[in-house]
Amino acid sequence: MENIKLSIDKAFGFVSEQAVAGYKAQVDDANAALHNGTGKGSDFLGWLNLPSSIDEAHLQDLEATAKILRNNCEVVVVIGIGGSYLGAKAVIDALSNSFDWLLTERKSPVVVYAGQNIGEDYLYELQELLKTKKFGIISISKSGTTTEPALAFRLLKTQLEEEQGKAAAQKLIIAITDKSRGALRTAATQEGYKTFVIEDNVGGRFSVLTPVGLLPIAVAGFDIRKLISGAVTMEAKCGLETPFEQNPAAQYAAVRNELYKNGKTTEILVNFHPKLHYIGEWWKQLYGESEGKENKGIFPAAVDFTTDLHSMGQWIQEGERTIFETVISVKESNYTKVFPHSEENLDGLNFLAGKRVDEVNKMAELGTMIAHVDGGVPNLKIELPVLNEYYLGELLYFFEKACGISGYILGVNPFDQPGVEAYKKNMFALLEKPGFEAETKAIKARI
Ligand SMILES: O=P(O)(O)OC[C@H]1O[C@](O)(CO)[C@@H](O)[C@@H]1O
Repeated sequence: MENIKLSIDKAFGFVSEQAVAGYKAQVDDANAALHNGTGKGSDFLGWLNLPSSIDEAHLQDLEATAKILRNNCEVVVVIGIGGSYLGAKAVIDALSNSFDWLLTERKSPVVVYAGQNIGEDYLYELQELLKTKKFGIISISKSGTTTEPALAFRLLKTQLEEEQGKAAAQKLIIAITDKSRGALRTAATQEGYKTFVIEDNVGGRFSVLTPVGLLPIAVAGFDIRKLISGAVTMEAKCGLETPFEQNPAAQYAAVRNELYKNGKTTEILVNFHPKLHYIGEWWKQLYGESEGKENKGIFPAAVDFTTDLHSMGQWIQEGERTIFETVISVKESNYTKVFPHSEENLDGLNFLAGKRVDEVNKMAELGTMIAHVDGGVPNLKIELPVLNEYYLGELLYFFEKACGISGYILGVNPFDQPGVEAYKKNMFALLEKPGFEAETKAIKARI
């Protein structure tokens, strides 16, 4: 069976193969530190052997819970922010019909999201829409105290209870949170919601293969067993037993650190498949929160090609030469669409007649890679044989493992995110949250 494949040869005009190979000892140490729990943040390594440790009872519980929501809801609102929604959205978007919400003959509820912003219009419009739908809620927050999802949950819980009555609403709300701490846990215990636990040792951005990602993905009708099976394969392929040269996570971590050392301070994750947009968003959080600290770290950006070649393409081709690209390429489309011949040939496109649309896309991909490398942008490539649950599982785990190794090579703790607190403190001070009196006074004096 094929696996996802990493190619790094198009970086070698910019950094030497020898220099990348020179990371072997460092990478092996980093990988060993992860597996032995001897590195920074070692109390957050629950994701490391997670795929292979998921048991049948847990899967059945997830599937049975998903079935209840699938049978009773037209819409399921996933409430969460950052790692508490991005993984689910990334996988669901990657696997769904591009026009999912317009499909009339539905087998699965429409999954929508809330708590990932504080948009008043967004929440108003969502609640108006939900007045006409049978809906359920999956409320996800590891801390159980994050403002954005807590705010959305209060609004939607109230709406569901008012529309359905408290007893019916209780059966349509699932909480995924800490086993004992936080306001969401308190509410779940008090109201009697079905809950799933996010273990202490799994950080939000590494939680896609916990119920945080798995339950919404199962609700959307996708096969979480195949997703996990792909992740299990990658867990083995990126494990300690695989030598540096054959370990894709080790190779990716090494080459991106060497590029960074040589002034490539921004990595752009590129896709040529519109369904992968949110894989880019998930990846940005994974690498941004893990590596961006102590005044260092590659800045993670993402683009959708060919769309963004007509907006960001100019900058990438000729702007500051501090970037490199990592292209996610999908080898085989799931469907076939052949470009037709036209007698009039008014658009001059008969040279494409008989070709598949994907062939045009692949030539755009190849042409872009050559142009960008010529323009001074190193290119890495990750190829998925096809877009399905299994290869997405491989991809997610590959990125997680590489992130842990890469963060250790950089010398940071890849598993904390102290910098995220600064805005929260100011927001609470400005909103005059009880307990923030001194901060309120101080910040008000500055504005
Ligand atoms: O699941 P929680 O605790 O609501 O946190 C959501 C997100 O917020 C952060 O803690 C940052 O504020 C992320 O690390 C996390 O994914």
